Amino acid sequence: MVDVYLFSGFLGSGKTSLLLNVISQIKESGRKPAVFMNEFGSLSIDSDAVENGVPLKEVLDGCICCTGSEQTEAQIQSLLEENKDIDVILIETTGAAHPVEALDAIYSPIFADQLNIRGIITVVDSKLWLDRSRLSPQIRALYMEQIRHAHLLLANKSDLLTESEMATVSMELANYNEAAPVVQTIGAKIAFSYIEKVLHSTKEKSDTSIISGKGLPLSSKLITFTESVSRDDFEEWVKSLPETVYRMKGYVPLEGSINPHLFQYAYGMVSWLPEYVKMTPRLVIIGEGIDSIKYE
Ligand SMILES: Nc1nc2c(ncn2[C@@H]2O[C@H](COP(=O)(O)OP(=O)(O)OP(=O)(O)O)[C@@H](O)[C@H]2O)c(=O)[nH]1
Repeated sequence: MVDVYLFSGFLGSGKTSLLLNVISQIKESGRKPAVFMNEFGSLSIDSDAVENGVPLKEVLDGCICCTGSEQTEAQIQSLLEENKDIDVILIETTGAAHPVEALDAIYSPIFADQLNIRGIITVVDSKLWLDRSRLSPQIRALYMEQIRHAHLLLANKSDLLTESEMATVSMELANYNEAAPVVQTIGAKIAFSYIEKVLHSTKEKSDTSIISGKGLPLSSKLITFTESVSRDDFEEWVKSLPETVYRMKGYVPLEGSINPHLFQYAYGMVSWLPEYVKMTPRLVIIGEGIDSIKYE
């Protein structure tokens, strides 16, 4: 299994700095990192910053959350195929990505056996946190969502604030996202071994859950089907799920069909598509507090 870390955070918060620091630490430990990044616009600037020899895939013209998961799936698939020896994938999301949508793009049932998604590290511009009331409501909502869904928070740019301001930032962040440890950083410098240790608890505990949801803001759950299901029963079950289920996708074996259908669910909307290939019948669910969900 390849470990996957997602770097989230607002535009200019320090994600690229974190990426570069972490790449060199992973290499020093004798492992091979690969990078998956995206940018708004069709010119990639940050990718130039990644050293030669580190496999890199990019999604241009949009972000991994909105270019459609097919493109992302294809990119990750080729990254894995072309680089059989990679140990860790680091994903830098665009500063404008919502963390649920960014996670969604990599939680494909296709990779359920290959990728071990360790969690989201959000880099916070500490000065911007204090000034957040100046952001427009939509932008502020996104900034706050990136913080709320993190498994680890870096209170970055601590050099720009006084000690007492930093103490306020750390305390407020810890109150806002009680599950994530908060680390004050300059230049997003942090030991990768610490990240590994903190996100260790998000590692799968059983073969049915990719991230264990216990005490964590966002989690995922993998459901495997052993027999065909009736479409009506399945849709009834979908309706019965809690509101904290944000996203589902996978291949559902329907009674009377040869191949499992591609099933998608987002924000209350359901879609079905027939598949011409026999995909493994399983479903990925992303949400909060979803650990006990079963299909029955
Ligand atoms: N003063 C200060 N500047 C920082 C710190 N960390 C990063 N920066 C600067 O902030 C700017 C943005 O840093 P990046 O690492 O590129 O941030 P990013 O989140 O990748 O930015 P985007 O790709 O635009 O979303 C750069 O000019 C960095 O040098 C810090 O701790 N203190």
